[in-house]
Amino acid sequence: MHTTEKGNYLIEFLPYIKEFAGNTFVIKYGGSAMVNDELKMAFSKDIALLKFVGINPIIVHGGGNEIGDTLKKLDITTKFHKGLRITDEKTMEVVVMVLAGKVNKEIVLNINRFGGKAVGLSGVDANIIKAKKLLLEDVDLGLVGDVEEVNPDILMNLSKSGYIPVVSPIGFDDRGSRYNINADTVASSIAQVIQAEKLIYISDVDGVLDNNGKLISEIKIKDIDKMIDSVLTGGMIPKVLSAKEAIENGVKKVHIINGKKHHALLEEIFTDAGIGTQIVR
Ligand SMILES: NC(=[NH2+])NCCC[C@H](N)C(=O)O
Repeated sequence: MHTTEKGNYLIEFLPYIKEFAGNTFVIKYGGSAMVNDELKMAFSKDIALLKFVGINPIIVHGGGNEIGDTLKKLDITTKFHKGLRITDEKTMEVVVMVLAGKVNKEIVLNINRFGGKAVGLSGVDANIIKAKKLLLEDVDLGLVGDVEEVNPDILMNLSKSGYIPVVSPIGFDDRGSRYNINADTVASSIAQVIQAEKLIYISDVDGVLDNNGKLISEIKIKDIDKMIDSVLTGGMIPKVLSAKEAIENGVKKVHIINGKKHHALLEEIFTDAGIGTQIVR
């Protein structure tokens, strides 16, 4: 008997399904992976598939350009400091509306169209993300926060019961303030607290690229410090540093993949070579 080409390809999935069934993957979804309907559908199908093969995805999403677009429509002008939006009370209201309302519900709806049972939550729900104000020396960013404590109970309960939690990166504090938090940071914090098998960043680039623009398929955390400023630049530095922190704190592997490529998530997870960069101990 001869194996068909497709059969040959599909059977490569088997060891990974076996290895990962029952594991939790925290997936940061945002940016370019959200720019058009086709990409949104591809992502939603991938997530539904993961759940059907026994993997428990927990999604943390960003806002894409939606927050900026809505602020513009409402004629609210905001200032930026090093890429971070200075967020007053009025701006924060819009952030909550857009993230926990529009963006979150759309992701949930899309996943459910393909047979998933996604449930949308913000970090305020069931006290998932206790936050503190992000303090910078030179500027007051207002309601921009950092994670203080993660309470993953509801996420674990939902996952166990067959649901797919979709979390907006909004935190709360004891004084009743809400904070806008970087979605990469929230994903990493959740992954650490639940000791996730994988933390997956869906980004705008193929992964970590070397100085010739070639993809680096694997990075060991001991090599990261010497790569900073030589190989790693710009927005990749905080991503890779948070990957390192996650692994030092018990997450097994971190992956950075390109959200613009349809089904990159499946290729990374279920093939030997993957398609992005994996960061390992
Ligand atoms: N970028 C890479 N080298 N990826 C390899 C992925 C291997 C395997 N599919 C995993 O998820 O663990």
